[in-house]
Amino acid sequence: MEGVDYLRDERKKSEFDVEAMKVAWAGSREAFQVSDRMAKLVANDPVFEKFSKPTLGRKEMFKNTLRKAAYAWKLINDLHLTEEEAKWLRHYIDEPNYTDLQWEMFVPALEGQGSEEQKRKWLPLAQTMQIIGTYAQTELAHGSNVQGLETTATFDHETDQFVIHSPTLTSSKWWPGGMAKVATHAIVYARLIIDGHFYGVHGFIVQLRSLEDHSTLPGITVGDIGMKFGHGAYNTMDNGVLRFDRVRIPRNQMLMRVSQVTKEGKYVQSDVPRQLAYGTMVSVRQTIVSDASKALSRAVCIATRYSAIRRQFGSHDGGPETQVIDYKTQQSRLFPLLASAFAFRFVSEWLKSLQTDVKQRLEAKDFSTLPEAHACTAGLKSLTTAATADGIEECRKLCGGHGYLISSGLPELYAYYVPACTYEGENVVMMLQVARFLVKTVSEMSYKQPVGTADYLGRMAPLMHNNCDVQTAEDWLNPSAIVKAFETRAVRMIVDCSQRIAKFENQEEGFAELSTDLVEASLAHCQLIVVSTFIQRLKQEIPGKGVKQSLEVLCYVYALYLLHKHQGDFLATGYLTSKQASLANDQLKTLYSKVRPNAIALVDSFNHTDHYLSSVLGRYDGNVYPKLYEAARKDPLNDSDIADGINQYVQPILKQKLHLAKL
Ligand SMILES: CCCCCCCCCCCCCC(=O)SCCNC(=O)CCNC(=O)[C@H](O)C(C)(C)COP(=O)(O)OP(=O)(O)OC[C@H]1O[C@@H](n2cnc3c(N)ncnc32)[C@H](O)[C@@H]1OP(=O)(O)O
Ligand SMILES: Cc1cc2nc3c(=O)[nH]c(=O)nc-3n(C[C@H](O)[C@H](O)[C@H](O)COP(=O)(O)OP(=O)(O)OC[C@H]3O[C@@H](n4cnc5c(N)ncnc54)[C@H](O)[C@@H]3O)c2cc1C
Repeated sequence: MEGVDYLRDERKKSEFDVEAMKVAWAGSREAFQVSDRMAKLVANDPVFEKFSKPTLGRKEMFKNTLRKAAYAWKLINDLHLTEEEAKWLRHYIDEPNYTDLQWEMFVPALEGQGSEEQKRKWLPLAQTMQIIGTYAQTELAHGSNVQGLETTATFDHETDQFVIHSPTLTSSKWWPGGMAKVATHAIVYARLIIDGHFYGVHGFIVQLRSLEDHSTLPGITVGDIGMKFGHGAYNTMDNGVLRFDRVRIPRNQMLMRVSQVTKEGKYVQSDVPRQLAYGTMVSVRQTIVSDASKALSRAVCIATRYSAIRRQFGSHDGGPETQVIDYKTQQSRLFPLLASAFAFRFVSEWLKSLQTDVKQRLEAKDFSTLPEAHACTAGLKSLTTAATADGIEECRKLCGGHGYLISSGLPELYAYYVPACTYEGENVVMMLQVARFLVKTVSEMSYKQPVGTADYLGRMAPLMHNNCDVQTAEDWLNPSAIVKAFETRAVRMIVDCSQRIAKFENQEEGFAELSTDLVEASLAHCQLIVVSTFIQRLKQEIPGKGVKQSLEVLCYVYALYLLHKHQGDFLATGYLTSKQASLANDQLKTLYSKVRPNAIALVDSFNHTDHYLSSVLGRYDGNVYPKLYEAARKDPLNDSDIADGINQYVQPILKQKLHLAKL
């Protein structure tokens, strides 16, 4: 039997309707149809071929990506694609490039921080790509600490302009995507100075390149910051360095929704909170959470299919060896990642709806849910990207030696994905923001009832004193037992930190001293959100034979896997006995055997095309070994029998050896 037969047999074992699961994964039939159509459009168009990418040099790679982006833009216009379709199209092309910044950051920054007048002027230009923009916030010396940025924007009364300047080497903008070679404009974050007074960091629209010949404008020095981790991966993007030598822009190019500068040089703070200036980051963090489930599902799909094909040991009397997916250790490493992909998918849907709600409230000048939205996006961005990056690497190891080959698709995926742990808010820094929110919520509880994702803190009294009543492994198959365990663990960790901080005379000092514990408490809070969201999702109608049941199994796998992984927390906070923790682990193993027959069908439900996976190991048809062989044959080193350099550098050594032997 070959891999093709193995996967065919595996698919027959499925206990649920795969087509219905595809819809559950996508969120709705319409969402499924859009993403499916775009995935196929990309997969079937030779322009979007990507197998040659790892063998290209940087310049060729960059040019190739520009070509694809231009062709994608043509398709978007020729086929009149909707915004949603265009987003999926870009996603499936699967090569980071300047359009990510244009659509995910530049346009949202104009929308969220521009005044009505500015939006009328700039949005049509950006939406039709007559200008191409980037988000220039980070500098050589400051990324996380936005208030520490050094670029200055000084108001000049006489000319009614701002003078944008890079006063030091360390104030050079450093990292913005698309900035080195493509962007014509940037939203530049700089310290506003009026008459010698500092007014904090604000965004300014600055033109970098001529719209005629694309040359850099006077006073602007811009370039690429160099190759990044991995060979292909993020190197299709021209992350840039940018310096300003007293570049002048009109006053009306400061983004003026949150605060304005008048012609007279008066700084006016409008009635919206200053944190709205951070709004673009909040919206992109939500997109990043959604991206995490896509990246993890991709790695899990490859590792699961390959684990069903790969056989090692266990052969008796010449029979077939054991499929590695049948080893309990393989299952205990793989199935929690499969469950996590679903968990992240559902939490990202929930986060999107939270975001929509916040946007509507902001328009009605209701800012009450902004802190919670910030904490949720920051925390879930941190949790999901960290777990996804680790998960991709685990999937690579699950594929043994072949996982290390570029043709497995996993090294590229990891190198492309891992910066998500850093960009758009370094993960630990983001967890500390969650901690701030939680500690503040606890400190305000005497006069303000916690709501939303923090509402369980309002039930602190019972949660501080309850004990878990689980007595058998089956008792863990109960959503309320799970939620109670996660709530209790989170509450106790947060309260413990808050009480210890309160003992410090200086609260900031206490916060800094306890920051490691605070990060763990924040993680506990965020895990509670993901687990509860999964459980809530299962309360909705989910059509299709066996779909809901399979998702229930995955939900328990996700929750009990976390419980097992963090059992130190659950035991230390005194909610569980070691016996109850061990029962949870017993139940987890039983659940793995329920996932096993459905594993291939579950990864098929992601509906990933072979083009998107770009993995010989993860092929839908399972024809792994012949294709692995074929891919290896295509390596440029195999173009000739005697490679370049052999005659020059190896032959002389061989001959020299002969000479020595004669002596
Ligand atoms: C199709 C393909 C898709 C691709 C996917 C997309 C990828 C695209 C490519 C992406 C490429 C990557 C692109 C990039 O990487 S772009 C660069 C991204 N950079 C960052 O993310 C920087 C991270 N740093 C920060 O956000 C801030 O400096 C932090 C938050 C750390 C501190 O801040 P600050 O110095 O001000 O100090 P504070 O802590 O006293 O906070 C003061 C108060 O403000 C509240 N607060 C803070 N933040 C927010 C907020 N956001 N909304 C609402 N509220 C907020 C906070 O709770 C506190 O409230 P309170 O306690 O006083 O009540
Ligand atoms: C691929 C990629 C693309 C990017 N694209 C863009 C872009 O388009 N536009 C843009 O403006 N920026 C961009 N960035 C920059 C990115 O947003 C920053 O790198 C990120 O915000 C982290 O900031 P930093 O580099 O200053 O890290 P640092 O803050 O210097 O982090 C270094 C270490 O210090 C720790 N640390 C920092 N502060 C604290 C604290 N208060 N408490 C405890 N620990 C702390 C961190 O946890 C980390 O371990 C990009 C970065 C990458 C990697």
